[in-house]
Amino acid sequence: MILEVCNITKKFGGVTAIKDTSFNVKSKEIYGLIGPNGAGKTTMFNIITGNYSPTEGMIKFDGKRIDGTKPHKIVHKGIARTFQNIRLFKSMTVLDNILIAFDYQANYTYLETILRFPRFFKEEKRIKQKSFEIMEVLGISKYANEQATSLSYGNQRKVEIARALAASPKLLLLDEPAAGMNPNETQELAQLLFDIRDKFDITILLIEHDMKFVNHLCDRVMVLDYGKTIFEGHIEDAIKDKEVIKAYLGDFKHA
Ligand SMILES: Nc1ncnc2c1ncn2[C@@H]1O[C@H](COP(=O)(O)OP(=O)(O)OP(=O)(O)O)[C@@H](O)[C@H]1O
Repeated sequence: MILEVCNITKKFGGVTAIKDTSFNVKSKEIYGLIGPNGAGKTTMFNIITGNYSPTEGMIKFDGKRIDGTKPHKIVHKGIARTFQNIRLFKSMTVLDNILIAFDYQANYTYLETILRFPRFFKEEKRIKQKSFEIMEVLGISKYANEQATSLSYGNQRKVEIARALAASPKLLLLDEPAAGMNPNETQELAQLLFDIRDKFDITILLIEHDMKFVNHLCDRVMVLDYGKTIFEGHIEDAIKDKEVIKAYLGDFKHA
């Protein structure tokens, strides 16, 4: 297991956002976190990425405990994420948006940057090459020099994924990656996520409301409702589960 979420509870004052929730994600799996609005999905992401500490429970990544670790250290350990709302630098080009995502892991010191030592230029070249490799896989290299916000919504989401991939993660967390996309873009994104998983050898954990997308993409899912796990297992069993249908799916069969 690459990620082990063990008996997590998270309270905000009087609100219990997550109640004693556990699940495991296997290496190279595409795992879905689903459930109605306010179920606790984003809170779970924020705990895994170190933005929140759990009130109770523990998280293991690659066999080691990470709960309570600072977010930047968790990125270094190999977990990167995207957000529900697109968070790009609006006035920058697509390439620059990706280049700055590399900055923290660059292999040179501040002094070397100022003095422009050879290692600085070598590292800059490596980072630029890697950025183009990522853009190539995502099909956005042709937009490298365009302002990020001039791109279509679907392509802006790809730039966000590219920024997360710049951290060379082992585990990629995607918060509603298909939100706001049309059916063609959603279908294309699903194929892209399979490609990303295979080409970059990573595991994907995603939050998504588009059940057709989840059904196509995810091996297993966890369904949260009011912070409690109501289902964990294979997607084909989830969509037949009475409690899941009642709490969340409604008429998914018509989707
Ligand atoms: N920082 C916070 N302070 C107080 N309450 C919070 C905080 N973050 C989340 N909550 C509460 O925790 C519960 C779970 O919220 P969360 O955003 O995790 O749900 P979600 O499943 O991601 O919902 P959505 O699908 O709408 O994004 C909600 O009741 C929310 O109001």
